[in-house]
Amino acid sequence: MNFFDRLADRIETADSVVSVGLDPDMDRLPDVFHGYDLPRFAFNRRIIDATHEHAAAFKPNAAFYEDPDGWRALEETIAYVKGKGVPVLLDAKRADIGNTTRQYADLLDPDANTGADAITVNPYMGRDSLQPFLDTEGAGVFILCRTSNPGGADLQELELAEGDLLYERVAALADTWNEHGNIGLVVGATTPEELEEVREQVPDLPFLVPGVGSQGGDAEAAVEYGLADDIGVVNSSRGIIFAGENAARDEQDADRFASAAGDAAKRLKRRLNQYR
Ligand SMILES: O=C(O)c1cc(=O)[nH]c(=O)n1[C@@H]1O[C@H](COP(=O)(O)O)[C@@H](O)[C@H]1O
Repeated sequence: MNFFDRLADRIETADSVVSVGLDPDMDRLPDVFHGYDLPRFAFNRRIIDATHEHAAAFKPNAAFYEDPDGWRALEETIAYVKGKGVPVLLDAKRADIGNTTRQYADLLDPDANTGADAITVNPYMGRDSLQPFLDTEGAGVFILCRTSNPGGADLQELELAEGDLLYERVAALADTWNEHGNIGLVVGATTPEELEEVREQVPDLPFLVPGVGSQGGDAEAAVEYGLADDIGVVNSSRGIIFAGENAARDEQDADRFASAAGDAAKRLKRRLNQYR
């Protein structure tokens, strides 16, 4: 089954377009988790248990796992999320020459431990650098288009000789590359005007919209423009998983931390659903 059909099913079942970002910064994990063999997995497991009923997807960002223990934690996390029947979107922002990307595409191999349902990729090296991902027909491929960070404009808003902006060209190309119907775009909620514009340009592509919560992005615009036929996800990472940090650090315990994350995911779900 196509990734976006699976995502649509999950959105309907959970009545949610929330993507819960699993970015388990070791410096911010409550002390109790540091006693485990795999602290990041122990933490994620509690967060997943507390939030999955409100999640359309989980999005682990590979940057938080790129060491030997981290990679094991990522594998365990992906397997655990899959066990809950929720799609996993691996935020890896990969792409390279074809021969190398073929290795990266193993991240989407359903038989591998890291077999994610979808991945984020960087279009900068062009179509062939993405082809192995795109050829994994059952997997979703979210192409960075207009990112949420302050420097997103440095390159993405450069005007091309033909008059369009670089991120607009990325959106147009992505639309033409979408032979298997498995492409989505990453467009941040921090630039709602660009979000609206990309939506007008490519009405049928689902978006992954990061930047609500900690980055202060526009939740209403994220839903209004991020979804194509009610398919797409709006991600919050720190705003959900570290919601329990408001308690004094020595008062933190795993239960309270997890339940604060569950409440934050539920609140975001309700808020986003107001605009669907
Ligand atoms: O590809 C992404 O998910 C992404 C793209 C983008 O433009 N901005 C962005 O914040 N992200 C990721 O989305 C997550 C946002 O985290 P929070 O700011 O904590 O909600 C991080 O994992 C970022 O790496």
